[in-house]
Amino acid sequence: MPQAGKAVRSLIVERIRLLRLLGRSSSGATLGLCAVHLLAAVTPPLTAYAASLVVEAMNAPRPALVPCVVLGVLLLVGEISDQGREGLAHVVAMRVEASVRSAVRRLALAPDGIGHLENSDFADDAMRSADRDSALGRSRSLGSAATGQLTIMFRVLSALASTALLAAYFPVLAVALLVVALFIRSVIRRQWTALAKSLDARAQDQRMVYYLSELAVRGAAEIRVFGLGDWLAGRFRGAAFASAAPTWRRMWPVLRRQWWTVLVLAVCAVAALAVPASAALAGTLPADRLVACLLLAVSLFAITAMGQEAFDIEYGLHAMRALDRLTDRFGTAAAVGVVPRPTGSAPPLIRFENVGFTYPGADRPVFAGLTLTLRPGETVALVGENGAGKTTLVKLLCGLYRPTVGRITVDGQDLATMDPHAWRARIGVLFQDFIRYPSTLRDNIALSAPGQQDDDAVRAALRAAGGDDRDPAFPAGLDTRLWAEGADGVDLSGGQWQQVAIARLLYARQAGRHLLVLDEPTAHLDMSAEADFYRRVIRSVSGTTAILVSHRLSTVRHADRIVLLRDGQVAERGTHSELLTLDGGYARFFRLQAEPFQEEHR
Ligand SMILES: Nc1ncnc2c1ncn2[C@@H]1O[C@H](COP(=O)(O)OP(=O)(O)OP(=O)(O)O)[C@@H](O)[C@H]1O
Repeated sequence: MPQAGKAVRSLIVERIRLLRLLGRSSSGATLGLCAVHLLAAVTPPLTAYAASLVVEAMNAPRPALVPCVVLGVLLLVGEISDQGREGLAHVVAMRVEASVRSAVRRLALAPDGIGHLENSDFADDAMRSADRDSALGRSRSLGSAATGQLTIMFRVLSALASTALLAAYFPVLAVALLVVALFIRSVIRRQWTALAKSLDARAQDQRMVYYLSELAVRGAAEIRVFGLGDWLAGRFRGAAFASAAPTWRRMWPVLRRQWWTVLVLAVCAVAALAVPASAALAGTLPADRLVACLLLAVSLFAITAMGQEAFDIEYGLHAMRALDRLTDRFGTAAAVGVVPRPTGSAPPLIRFENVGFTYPGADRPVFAGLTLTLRPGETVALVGENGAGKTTLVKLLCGLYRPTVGRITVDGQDLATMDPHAWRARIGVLFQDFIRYPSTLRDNIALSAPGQQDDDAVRAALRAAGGDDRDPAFPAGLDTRLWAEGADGVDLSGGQWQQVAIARLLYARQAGRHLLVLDEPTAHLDMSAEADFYRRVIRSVSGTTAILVSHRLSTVRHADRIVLLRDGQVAERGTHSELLTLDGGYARFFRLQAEPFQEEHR
């Protein structure tokens, strides 16, 4: 029994929390929605009363028109409030949803590292709490759950009001009808929500559907070139059908099990009709009261109707629990956007001391016993075969992951003990898959030093990267919006985007970040820009520690030191000429890249 009490209490608490989510929408829309709900809730009992007045007026020696007008107005109000409720509920649900989505994004961005993003529990919770899901013919979200809870609350209030009015004539009948109606509602609700619950457990199936629909946009060019449209549509259809199939399979038995509830409802309907009717026949209930009682009974029974709200609420409760789990895990992490400004401190001495690292969930380590020193102000190139761990090393250095063995020190201090925000404020990174911010050219460069916008410095950084804001590619100069999907936006070629990303890094450098990481910085550049890259970019940041990751040995050959990674360790290190003399892996790579040109030359 105490268990049952606890369950009811937690159910009520959760329902109240759902209602409180409405506060995330604007107060005007929420108040409007409550007002319309209130109208819709009081209309049925008032309509019953007005109908009885109409009957009374009909039987009077001089029929009055007013009750008819009142009844007409009430019916109209009921209709209008129904329509208005739909529209307002949609607006409020969308706003709540937008606010929850933004909260989830903040939670996802809060942790210092990025390991959690690869965790499937995290992915499921983030998807469940922030995304719309469609099932049983309509989309559901935490927003629609909150508005659905409001609908149920007012529907119950309306049923209670009808019960109270009916009880004035037939107290036993009124209470009995209410009890049966609530019981039937709870049975039907339990059956349907059990179905919804089992269907909700299929987030995994949905992931493939999401992935494929995203692929249709992201891979649009490749899909056309290879003529994969039919293949993709087939895969999408298969995945969508596979995720929808359980819905129909599981819905049918639920429908079959509900036969007895229909029977009980039929018995109640007969009682609701028979009891007042027999009183009317016996002459103890006038005709006008008979009409009122019948309409009140109908309005009371509206509570048994299973609208979509029950599914929305069930989905929303799952979403809210998912949001709770995310908040519990990440809510205490430092808030996003508190990255300290670059301090302009000197380039650091960095040591990888016997570092081992395995990705979460992976069975093979990327590094085992990696030892490497990065001296202040030097340019170190990292080379190695695909999968050798170059990008992983960069992520460890940025503190996005922590070594599973050994440590990384910065001027002698263990990186794990340093404030990650303060550390990152000293680093500038150009990742292989750098971000193309949907904003102006200026923002795309100056975002690497938030709050320190200087147009001259932005232009200088762009020029050092090989670009120019006077280029026709930027019709509005620094104000050009680099977002082809938006109004007045333009898109750039891969190489132009890379120049913008390099400029972002150089801007970060002038703003005081003295450890620069460039992961495949020349991948999209043409030959002349690539040939110019070292002189133009790397030499322009002398005095800064630069880590250069590239497969293009023409890009890395001028580095102060070249480090070849292999089998999770440093296999070779030295200058370009030292490594050629060593005649090891690097020399072999170099010959492989140079040979075709030498051949051609010969
Ligand atoms: N998020 C991840 N989860 C699990 N394993 C990963 C992850 N990212 C990379 N790996 C694995 O770690 C190893 C090193 O990958 P990394 O991207 O660091 O190599 P890389 O040298 O930069 O490769 P490339 O030259 O192809 O860019 C690879 O075996 C890769 O499959």
